[in-house]
Amino acid sequence: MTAPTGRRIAVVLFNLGGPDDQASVKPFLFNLFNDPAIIGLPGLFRTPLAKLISSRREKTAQANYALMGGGSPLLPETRGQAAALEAVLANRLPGDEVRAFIAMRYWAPLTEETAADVAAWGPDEIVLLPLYPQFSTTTSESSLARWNAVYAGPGASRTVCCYPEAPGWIAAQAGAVRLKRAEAGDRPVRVLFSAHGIPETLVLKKGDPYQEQVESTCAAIAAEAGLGERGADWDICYQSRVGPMKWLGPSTVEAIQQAAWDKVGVVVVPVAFVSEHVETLVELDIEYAEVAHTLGVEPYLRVPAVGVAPAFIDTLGEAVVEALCRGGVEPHGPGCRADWKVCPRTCDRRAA
Ligand SMILES: C=CC1=C(C)c2cc3[nH]c(cc4nc(cc5[nH]c(cc1n2)c(C)c5CCC(=O)O)C(CCC(=O)O)=C4C)c(C)c3C=C
Ligand SMILES: [Fe+2]
Ligand SMILES: [Fe+2]
Repeated sequence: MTAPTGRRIAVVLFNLGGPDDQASVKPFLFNLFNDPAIIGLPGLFRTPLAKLISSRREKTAQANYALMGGGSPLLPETRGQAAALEAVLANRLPGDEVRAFIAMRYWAPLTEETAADVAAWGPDEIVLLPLYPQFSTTTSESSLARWNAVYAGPGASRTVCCYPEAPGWIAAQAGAVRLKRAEAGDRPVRVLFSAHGIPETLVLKKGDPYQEQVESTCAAIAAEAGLGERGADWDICYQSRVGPMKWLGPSTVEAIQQAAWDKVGVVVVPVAFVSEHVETLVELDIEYAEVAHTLGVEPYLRVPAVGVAPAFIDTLGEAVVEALCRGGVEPHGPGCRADWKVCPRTCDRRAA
């Protein structure tokens, strides 16, 4: 069957968003903590709590963003990815008009603003594409729920849920890991895959598939980069804990301590982020580098986020094309998780 042409196709890229200056740090934090996917309390309790936490956290967070020039580089990085994806899709879908839009969850351009832009453009088809390789209720689900609540324009919609083991994503990461390990020369190093943490209860009680998908990403990268044994040559850890609840572990700091005991250096790989921002440039490059230095963990090397690595952008392009090829909602195929109604590659998420 020949693919239809002459369509207007909107690809909506979802990410978290980050404050663009010091003044926007507090409202950004408020939006984040007021999301029921982050704090699962009724609005009556959640909203005052979000006000309190964002006020308390403001100064520390501002200091962290000040280290990056005042605001987050996430939006410019995402704009670069959107432009690169448009170029890939112009090649893959000649005859169609493809435009990539950016919808951020907690700061500009906010989802409602982007939804209005997409509606005004009048697409025939829409592909919703979270810039999170692994699906979590706290990220992809929250972004998609917001989109579905606010989008009122035309177009048939398809969703890419996640791509934890997509070939180009794994290839881009594995290539970067190999380069960094080579930088270590003959000094012994352990590769630490560091993912943003989430509270453990989301996995244990709500069945959030994030941890399972992070594990599958890491195993695939380790295999492709030719790493040896988990625990000795590579391991998985979780960063950026917030609040008093128990989060997934071990923490990245604990994994660095373990490396100190084992007398090996580390190569840290941000495995759940596809761009640079406060969690990579400040937390990994400054805070954890200092911890490693204090503990004598040498070398401490960090793999850059994939950004616009051609293999990665190509995989996103492939996911978009694949989503468009699915006419309507297809039955879930092999490897799909019936309980979550998501598959490891691309699929429409439907109510359980
Ligand atoms: C895989 C990606 C992410 C998951 C999962 C996630 C869960 C999650 N995050 C918080 C709280 C904060 N996150 C913050 C920054 C931040 N988080 C992600 C990604 C994920 N979060 C990114 C990309 C960023 C950086 C944004 C930017 O600077 O551009 C922050 C703000 C920074 C800070 O104050 O430390 C908070 C707070 C929770 C509570 C959570 C799951 C429950
Ligand atoms: Fe976060
Ligand atoms: Fe599926």
